[in-house]
Amino acid sequence: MARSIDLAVIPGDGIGPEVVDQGLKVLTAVLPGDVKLETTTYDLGAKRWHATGETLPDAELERLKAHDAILLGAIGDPTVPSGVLERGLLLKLRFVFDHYVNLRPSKLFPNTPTPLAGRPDIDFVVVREGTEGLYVGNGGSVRTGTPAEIANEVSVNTAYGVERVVRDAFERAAARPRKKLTLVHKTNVLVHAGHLWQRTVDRVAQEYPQVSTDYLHVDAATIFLVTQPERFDVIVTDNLFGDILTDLAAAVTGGIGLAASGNINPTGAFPSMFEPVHGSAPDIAGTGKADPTATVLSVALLLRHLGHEAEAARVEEAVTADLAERDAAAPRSTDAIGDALAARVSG
Ligand SMILES: NC(=O)c1ccc[n+]([C@@H]2O[C@H](COP(=O)([O-])OP(=O)(O)OC[C@H]3O[C@@H](n4cnc5c(N)ncnc54)[C@H](O)[C@@H]3O)[C@@H](O)[C@H]2O)c1
Ligand SMILES: CC(C)[C@H](C(=O)O)[C@@H](O)C(=O)O
Ligand SMILES: [Mg+2]
Repeated sequence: MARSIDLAVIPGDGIGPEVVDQGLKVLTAVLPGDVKLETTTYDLGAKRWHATGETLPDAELERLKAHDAILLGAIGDPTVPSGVLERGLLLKLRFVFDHYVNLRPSKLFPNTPTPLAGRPDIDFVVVREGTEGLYVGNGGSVRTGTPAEIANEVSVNTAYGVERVVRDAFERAAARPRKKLTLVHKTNVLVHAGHLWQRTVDRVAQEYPQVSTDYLHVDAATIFLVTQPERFDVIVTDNLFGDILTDLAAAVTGGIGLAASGNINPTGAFPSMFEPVHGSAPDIAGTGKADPTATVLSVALLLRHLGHEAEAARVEEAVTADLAERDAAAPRSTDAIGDALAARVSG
């Protein structure tokens, strides 16, 4: 376990800086005195793009590489054309740092609101592939803007890329009490990519006899996430399906303000990056309404990734205790929630 943490911080846009402040507050409060935390803030996002036209210059990318980990708030702004920052900054980081495991846990904490009847026991993790699929930008448009336009967006699935994320998902399933892995895809239509995923799961499964496996088409998976979410333990899926499923998963487990994620490079070759699942929420930016809990739980994932298991658990316990006492009729500000969580982890 490292006695120092050299952390890059990208607050980003909208509510990003607001929630990152709270995440750092809790991180500072939970670390023992002999662990030195050093943070470097990177000014990247909409303001930077408006000022200089840059999204992620090479020099900054090089500097980012040297950190132990990255904490990111959110990227995206209505004044910037859609995709410029998402592709040029966020996805660039995930791709260049080879964050092939996009880890998104979903848990229904006690006392948190859910639209589901009967408060099912929800505790699963989505292992979303993070570097391939429809996200790679493999496409183009011809006759753009004319009635004859043809736009292609082609999904890339490599045997190498699918196998490494499937292996990671099996390892995670094997380490969990229920030891169950569900592949979610659309093999009945996407027969090329889907069959590669299914064959890979079937092959790797032979090395994990203790893990039970099943399969759901992504459309059916959305049904079961609402009607029977307790059936899930580890879900492994491609980049786009994982994006959509994890917003849905957040909605049934207390809302997007609670959903944490880690973009992991398991080899350690590049820094992993931790961020809430949500975006920059321009509709509530500056109002103090943003829930920083997703960022704080992402800090717990960061701590666990860096080997600070006891501190990660303390952060999660603080969140559990805080949620147990929340009163929907008396919402607190972003800052107040951050203060309360920081007080709990240091108390
Ligand atoms: N990782 C990221 O940086 C990331 C993730 C998703 C979306 N985005 C970007 O963010 C921008 C806005 O996207 P969007 O509106 O589709 O998604 P969003 O997640 O920003 O917002 C969706 C809804 O959830 C609410 N919400 C989000 N976070 C919340 C929080 N912490 N507490 C309370 N409510 C919260 C918002 O107010 C909004 O009503 C876009 O530019 C998008 O590309 C970035
Ligand atoms: C902003 C966007 C590129 C991103 C994604 O699609 O991965 C976001 O929705 C997320 O879930 O982190
Ligand atoms: Mg998303």
